[in-house]
Amino acid sequence: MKLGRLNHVGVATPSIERSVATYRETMGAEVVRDPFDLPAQGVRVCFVDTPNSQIELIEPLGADSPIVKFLERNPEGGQHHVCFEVPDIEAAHTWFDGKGCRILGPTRIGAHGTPIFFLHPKDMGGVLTEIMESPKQAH
Ligand SMILES: CC[C@H](C(=O)O)C(=O)SCCNC(=O)CCNC(=O)[C@H](O)C(C)(C)COP(=O)(O)OP(=O)(O)OC[C@H]1O[C@@H](n2cnc3c(N)ncnc32)[C@H](O)[C@@H]1OP(=O)(O)O
Ligand SMILES: [Co+2]
Repeated sequence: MKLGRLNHVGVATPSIERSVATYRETMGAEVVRDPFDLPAQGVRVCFVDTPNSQIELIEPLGADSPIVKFLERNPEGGQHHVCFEVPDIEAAHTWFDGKGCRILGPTRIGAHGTPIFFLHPKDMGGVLTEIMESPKQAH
């Protein structure tokens, strides 16, 4: 399995609007894309571009959002997960399964429109880890 680039760092926030203001005013982020809802994943998402990766701001969408408990523990929000790209999500799934890592839920389409899955933080040194298939290169 070939580990690819760090695609994004997921940051949970109680307010995407407030976090965007911080990235604009304190961090000097120029291009902050419009937020969008991912109902199937229970989050509202806003990407902040950096030169070599992204910050993925995520806000709970619905009472059963997977980040509700995280925000109960961290009311101001905080670093939630990291996401690495792989060339082939199925091969990666087989790889991590073979390594005995707990894979959380089914492989599904993530915020970049490609298949993703999550690895349990307890199997990843305390870091919730998202594995994402790299977007296909436009020809
Ligand atoms: C997919 C769209 C988008 C994208 O990029 O495409 C996203 O990234 S959306 C991101 C939101 N979705 C998810 O996070 C889905 C996967 N997450 C889960 O299934 C849960 O959040 C889970 C299982 C990681 C945690 O569940 P819960 O919040 O209910 O907490 P638990 O009490 O079950 O936690 C067990 C144990 O893990 C520790 N924990 C929880 N969250 C994290 C975290 N983000 N980072 C590190 N550790 C975490 C928690 O403290 C518990 O540890 P313990 O020592 O037992 O207290
Ligand atoms: Co993510």
